[in-house]
This record gives sequence, structure tokens and C-alpha cells, in this order.
Amino acid sequence: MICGYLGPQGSYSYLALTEGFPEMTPEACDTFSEIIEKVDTGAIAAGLLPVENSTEGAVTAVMDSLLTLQHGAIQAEVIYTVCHHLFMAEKDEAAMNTAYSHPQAIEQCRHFFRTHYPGVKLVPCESTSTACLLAKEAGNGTAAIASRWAGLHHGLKPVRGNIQDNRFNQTRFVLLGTGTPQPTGNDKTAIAFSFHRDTAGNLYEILKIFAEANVNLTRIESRPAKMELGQYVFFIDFEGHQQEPAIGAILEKLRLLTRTFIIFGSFPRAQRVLGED
Ligand SMILES: O=C(O)C(=O)C[C@]1(C(=O)O)C=C[C@@H](O)C=C1
Repeated sequence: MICGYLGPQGSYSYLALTEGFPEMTPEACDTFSEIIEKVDTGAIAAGLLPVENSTEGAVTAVMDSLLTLQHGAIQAEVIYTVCHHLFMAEKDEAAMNTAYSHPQAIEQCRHFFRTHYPGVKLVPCESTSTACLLAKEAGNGTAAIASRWAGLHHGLKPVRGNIQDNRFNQTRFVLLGTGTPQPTGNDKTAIAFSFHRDTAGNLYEILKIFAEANVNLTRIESRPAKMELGQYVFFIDFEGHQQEPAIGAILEKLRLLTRTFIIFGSFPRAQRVLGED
């Protein structure tokens, strides 16, 4: 089964995919929206996407792209411990003037650079593994923030290890595919919705439905609806599976109260944390 991920090889998406789903054949993609589109059209069977990080919060590009999802559904989730390292083509710290990485990784290491390399310019690029290719190509003075695996795989020299600002740095990924996995008794459901009008108590009414059914929410986020200032799309993850009658009843009530209403899927909760070395 082919599974798309944010490439090239060595990105955290790649590491989470190969450790979490070793039976899949990884296919490198350039963007998160490309992965979603390919799953939706059936060009690939599955895709792995980072959705949130314990330090930096939501991966907003993924959330926005998920709103376009048509046929795909979340099948599973994995949690990966992200441990960043600093690499250069030649180990020459004094010459370092630029460091490339994915925007999420840059934010996860910002304090480290302010403290240790305040003069180094942090430049965002498509992924942490693209950063390795850029550092290799540019050579002198250019560094990459990436996993140890990626840096060594792309032939770079390690400069500093464990540079993330927070020792506890985990990213949660979801596996997109098609169909709905069977309930396991320990599942989560992910949805998004918007409201018809901006009126008092909208969100309260939704939260009350969950509270009265005694259903625990595991995540709540909002993103701009990108239509008008003050209009939002809400993303909620909660415990339970859409095929359980109590959860099905909640979803029906929500559908009546909302404008856009998307069920991203019901899937088993992550059982263990990957990437611990
Ligand atoms: O650039 C990568 O290595 C990715 O897989 C992307 C990504 C992200 O978007 O959050 C994945 C995990 C880390 O939090 C940093 C970057």
C-alpha cells in the first residue's frame, strides 16, 4: 500500500511513517495538500500528515488543507518524539550565517538560536529533509535543523544535538485513507464545523451537547474561515467512535446546528510513542 508523506526522505513525516506503518511503501510528496488530493482521487491509498506539536500547537497548513477532504478519512494516529539536531556540510560553527528548516521546526528551536547563535538567519523551507539538501548544496555557512537520521542520510556533519527548546517535543500525525475502521473500544473521532451566523451561545450549545452526553473532548482549535474577519471553523476531536449509537446521536444534533459539517473519521487512539531512542 502506497502512503504519501512530506518528503524528501528523512523528514519527521518519513520517520513516523516507516516506524509506525512499516508495511506501507512511502511515496515522497512536496506539500500537505498534494498528499490530501492524491488520497482523495485514489492516486495513492494513504497519506501521513502532522496535525499538532506539543510545543508549537496546530500545523495550520494541514488543518486548512483537511477542509478540502472529500473521500478520504482518518484511519489511525501516531505520536512521534521530535528531537532536532543542527547539521552543516562542513562543521564550521564560526562561519554559520543561515539555518534552513520547516517553519514548525524553526519555531521549536527559536530560543536555542537566540541564545547560542543570535546572528544566524532562520530561513523556512518545505521540510526538515529539504533543509538538509539545501545545506548540502549551499555549503559554507549554511546549516539545517533536522532529525539525526536525515542529517546523516544526506551526508551532513552533526554540529549540535537535541536543540529543541522543550525536551518534551512530540508531534501527532494522522494516517489518511478510505473507509471507516471498526470500533475498538478506545477510539477518537475528529470533526470540523462552522456556524450559520455569529450569535451568542453558538459554541456553548455545541459544547453542552458533549458535556450532557459525558463525552470527553481531546482537542479544540479554531481557524479563520477565510471569508470575513471574525468567522471561524472549529475543529474538535473527542473520545468515541461514530458507529457507537451515543456518538451517532451527538453528530446528528451537531449537524443540525452547524453550516459546514465535516467528519474526518473515527480511529483507534495511539497506543505508544514512536521515535524514542
Ligand atoms: O519537515 C518535516 O520533517 C515534517 O515532517 C513536517 C513537520 C511539521 O509540519 O510539523 C513534522 C514534525 C515536526 O514537528 C516538524 C515538521
